[in-house]
Amino acid sequence: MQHVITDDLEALLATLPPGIHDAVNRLENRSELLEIVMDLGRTAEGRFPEGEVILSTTPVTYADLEYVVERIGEFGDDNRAGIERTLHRISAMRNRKGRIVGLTCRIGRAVLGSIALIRDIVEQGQSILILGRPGVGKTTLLREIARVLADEANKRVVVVDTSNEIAGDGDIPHPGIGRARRMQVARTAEQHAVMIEAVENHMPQVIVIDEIGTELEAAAARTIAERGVQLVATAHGNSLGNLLVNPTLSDLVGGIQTVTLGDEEARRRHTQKSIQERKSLPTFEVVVEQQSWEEAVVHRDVADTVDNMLRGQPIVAEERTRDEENGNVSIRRVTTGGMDVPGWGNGLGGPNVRPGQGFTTSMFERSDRNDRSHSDRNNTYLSSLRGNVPPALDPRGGGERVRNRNQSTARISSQVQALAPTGTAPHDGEVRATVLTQTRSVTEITEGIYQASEPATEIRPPKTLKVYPFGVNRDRLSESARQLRVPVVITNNEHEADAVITLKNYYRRQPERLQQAEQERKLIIILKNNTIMQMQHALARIFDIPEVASAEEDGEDSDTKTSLSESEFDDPTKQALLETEDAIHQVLNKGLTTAELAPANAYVRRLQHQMATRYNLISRSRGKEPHRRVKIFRSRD
Ligand SMILES: Nc1ncnc2c1ncn2[C@@H]1O[C@H](COP(=O)(O)OP(=O)(O)OP(=O)(O)O)[C@@H](O)[C@H]1O
Repeated sequence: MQHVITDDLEALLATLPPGIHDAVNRLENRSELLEIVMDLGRTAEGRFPEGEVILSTTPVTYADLEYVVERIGEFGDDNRAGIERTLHRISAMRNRKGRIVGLTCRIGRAVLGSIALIRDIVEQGQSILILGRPGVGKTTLLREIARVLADEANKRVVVVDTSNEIAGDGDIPHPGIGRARRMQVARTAEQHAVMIEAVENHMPQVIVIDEIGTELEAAAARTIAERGVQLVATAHGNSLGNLLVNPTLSDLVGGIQTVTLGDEEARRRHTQKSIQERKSLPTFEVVVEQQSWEEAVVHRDVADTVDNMLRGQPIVAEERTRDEENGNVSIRRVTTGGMDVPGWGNGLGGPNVRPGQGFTTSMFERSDRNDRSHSDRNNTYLSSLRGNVPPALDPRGGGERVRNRNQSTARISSQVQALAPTGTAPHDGEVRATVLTQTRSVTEITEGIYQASEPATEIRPPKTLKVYPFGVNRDRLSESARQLRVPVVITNNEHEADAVITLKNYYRRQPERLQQAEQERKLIIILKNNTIMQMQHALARIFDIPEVASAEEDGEDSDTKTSLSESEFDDPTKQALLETEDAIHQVLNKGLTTAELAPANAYVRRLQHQMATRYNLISRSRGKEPHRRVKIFRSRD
């Protein structure tokens, strides 16, 4: 779709002194005008993307400034005012006594179609942070995102509109945001409170917000994202690298913490003893660095990118360009070498960026990697939503994994046999897709995925799968989804969830909440245990992702790969690695300082060391064969 632009330019021109108004009218390319600047004692100026033009022959006077002020709305505490039912923004500069001495009149536009560059990402339901220099078009993009999500994706969208810039001045929002609702903010300092209010009172599925700029706002953003609401926002900063070292906003992308390594470990890694690592899961899964109206650099997996930045490892991003002529969007993967994060000195020797230089797209070079891109993968997923049920869950083929609850009265145990590939009985640890029968015996419940619906025979997850964890570790679930890059949102609200994920042990007891979920016909995912591996198995099935392939595509070298395929490992190995994963979790999240694993053979020990390294933990082998075993330590011990 080509862009359709609404700019109500006349409404703004009508507020200007006649001389300046006429000068603008004489401009041929006024549809590209961005701002009109009026400073006391200087000639008025029109700003275009390419440069400025003079709009008056005589200097601007107090009377000229007052002429404008009388015709526009009131200035807020952010010194911005608007014109009712338009998107224009007039910002004032004042002298020390508060009198206005300069005005910047920005021409607001609703640009239908400007979303094209990132439409696929927006529709996937992940939280997106848009960065870019002032005036690059972030608000315009945000407005169009609000409209598309509300009108075309039929989502409940609430715009928290602090300066009335997204939806315009006046109490009736500009049609540029479509059916999205708008909450105004009385004082800029209250933005964070209105963000929370929006979630608590208006049940949004999406919150759109311009300019997250304070710690309180960053904290509110985290709260919103944790509640499973998609957040689309802008923030100050040009790039992910800049944001990461901004102490106020760094948490939006996971934050940085300093960890002290032991002497031996520091020597082994050839690093200083103090290293920086990511503090938490990013609030925003995706960062879009807007370069211009037609170009953006997209970081599809912020957590991964930040990890790589902090380790001084290469970063892969998508450079997206929209062809102005035909509207086609081209995507190419770009990569850069490691970097020192400015001001933090991560000690990992990232060579490419001088302190203070930041992370810019000019550092990107074309990547020669020809691995399957995320968009390819997403396309697979999207195409499955358009009609092709993922083979793993397609009742018509691939082992008939899901059945109509009514059609089957067989007990679970016999169904499971039927679902296994010919001649092989499923073994423990395998995630099976199955359905409950009305006559099921709860003692025979096995791990699996089923749709508690009738008479539906297909599992078709929505574009984003909202999952309510019941007895399942949220952090691990979120990490599992992140590693697989599947659009999973973890929600605290079981009623708005599409799926409930739980453990076999919980499921057996049939608590009320699970019964409720069944009545609400949700997708039920039953895991044998609380491990990332189990979660990934289940998610991979739902989203039709080949598990081993996904680790390879993510650029893991095969040495550090920990995703398992059934055929690759025999049972004892798998059990040993499950145990390792659990031990790592205990050390990382449960305050254990060391964990000693069961004795294992050299091959398994090697895999265990690799897993520990992957989580930045230290591991050592202890004892003599056949009792030789791996011990895992927290880095600082
Ligand atoms: N795709 C587009 N086509 C035409 N004009 C556009 C487009 N995107 C933005 N503009 C114009 O560019 C100017 C700046 O846009 P916008 O206000 O969205 O920038 P911004 O990045 O939000 O700026 P700031 O950070 O200062 O708030 C406006 O005049 C807007 O109308």
